[in-house]
Amino acid sequence: MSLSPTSIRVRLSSSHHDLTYQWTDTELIVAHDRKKDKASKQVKSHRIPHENVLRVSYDPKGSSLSVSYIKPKKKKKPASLVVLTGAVQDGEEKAAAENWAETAMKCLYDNRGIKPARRLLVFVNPHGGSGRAVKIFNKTVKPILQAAGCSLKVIQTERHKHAYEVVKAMDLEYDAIVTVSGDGLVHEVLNGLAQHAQPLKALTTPVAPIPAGSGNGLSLNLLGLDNGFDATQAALNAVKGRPMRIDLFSVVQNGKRSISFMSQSLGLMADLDLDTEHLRWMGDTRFMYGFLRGVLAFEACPVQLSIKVAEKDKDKMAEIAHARNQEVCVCNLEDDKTAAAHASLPALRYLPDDNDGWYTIDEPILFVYAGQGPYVGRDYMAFPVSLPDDGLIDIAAMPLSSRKDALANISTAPTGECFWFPKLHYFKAEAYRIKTLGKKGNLSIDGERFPFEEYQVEVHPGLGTLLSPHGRFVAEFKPRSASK
Ligand SMILES: Nc1ncnc2c1ncn2[C@@H]1O[C@H](COP(=O)(O)OP(=O)(O)OP(=O)(O)O)[C@@H](O)[C@H]1O
Repeated sequence: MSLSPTSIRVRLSSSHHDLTYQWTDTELIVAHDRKKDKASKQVKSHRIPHENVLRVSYDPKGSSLSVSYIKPKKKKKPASLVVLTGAVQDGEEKAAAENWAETAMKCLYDNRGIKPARRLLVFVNPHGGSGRAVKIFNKTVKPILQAAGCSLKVIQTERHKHAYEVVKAMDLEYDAIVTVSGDGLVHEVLNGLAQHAQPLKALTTPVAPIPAGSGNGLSLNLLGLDNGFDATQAALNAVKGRPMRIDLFSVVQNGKRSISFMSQSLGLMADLDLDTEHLRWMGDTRFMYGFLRGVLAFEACPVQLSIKVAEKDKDKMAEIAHARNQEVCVCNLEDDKTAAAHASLPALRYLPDDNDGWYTIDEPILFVYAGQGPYVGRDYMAFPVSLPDDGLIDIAAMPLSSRKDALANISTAPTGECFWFPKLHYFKAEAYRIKTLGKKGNLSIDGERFPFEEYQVEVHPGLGTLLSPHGRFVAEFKPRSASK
């Protein structure tokens, strides 16, 4: 699709200086024409990738052209919202401006399979992380969603499970659900969707997290380490991210089934999260504090882990993940919605006494960490070979060998190299089961506290939907063959 004319000149309403927009196949070039004095003429230009342009609109009444975009971050300057409104001066350009704006919007949205001006249901948890969610939403996120023309239904959560209750009973009319909090609120929303009267259809509603919690694991996995804690980039994802199906996990405990999207942890890795809740003010530093405390205590986690193993060769897993990460997984949501209209949740395939083909670890364990998405926190790439839709759950189990091993393992956690630690058991599995061997312990599911009692997990391929700018999890991790 060509944009004709490719450049439009406007006089900005805010500063009365002129500006020229130029459209290329990949960028919008914004050239500010500032005349400092009659003799000198300075032209300053910004190159904005199409992915960052939120909206282009023309109002024929005032001949006014509005353009909004996220100015990419530069050195120490963070990414920021820019909204420019100006009057088209030239008569010929006036006639072409409306067409220009329409065609630009088609390039930005329709041609990429993205719906413009999404209808968004937004949950803001005032208690997420260090309590800054409301401020982050009002100052950073809301202006971006509004500049993109999105319609918003905003709910400030009043209690635990508030978002769950709303989602469970909602009309399936939203293009996405935005959570301004941490991973716990995403957990609630996905469980609400799973308990909806039309669960499969409900689970085609994509979720877009805005990082305002402590760990923000999901946001890190969708946006990468550089942008995972950046609310501006996360808001851009809510506007322009594309739907990506992800595996979800059924956790069955005491006959009750719940949904997990990210992780289940026991032993040291659960203690460092759940036993440091009172230190929320520390941000994600509380996890490192909790880890060191756990290493000092160095206690066995009283559980037995049994796994329906799909793969245990670490090199093979790394090769497959590396190859798959060159692809982009984007789905056609409309087809998925139609197919899912009246379907119920998938039936459970594994019974609690099913032992055929299961492998049991009997040695004392320091922690069990199971889940998907490379990052569980900024400093910990727990599942570097995880894929969004391989239909498998990654399981890491660290034996209770020595404090030195525990420290050596965690020292390489930020880059995911901990995966190669020879003593770390790592599996890809279709299901697993935990039997508790004592009464005292922590079980954390997606960062939420669950009873320390036996449970079983199985994977449902591609059951959930997220918005993603990249169509894959973002993490740098290479197989051994590529690292040499
Ligand atoms: N108004 C509220 N009052 C108390 N708790 C709430 C309220 N709204 C939501 N919650 C609960 O707050 C808990 C924490 O939320 P969340 O996990 O999103 O943030 P976090 O723990 O800081 O982040 P992360 O999981 O990334 O570390 C969730 O269990 C959620 O149900």
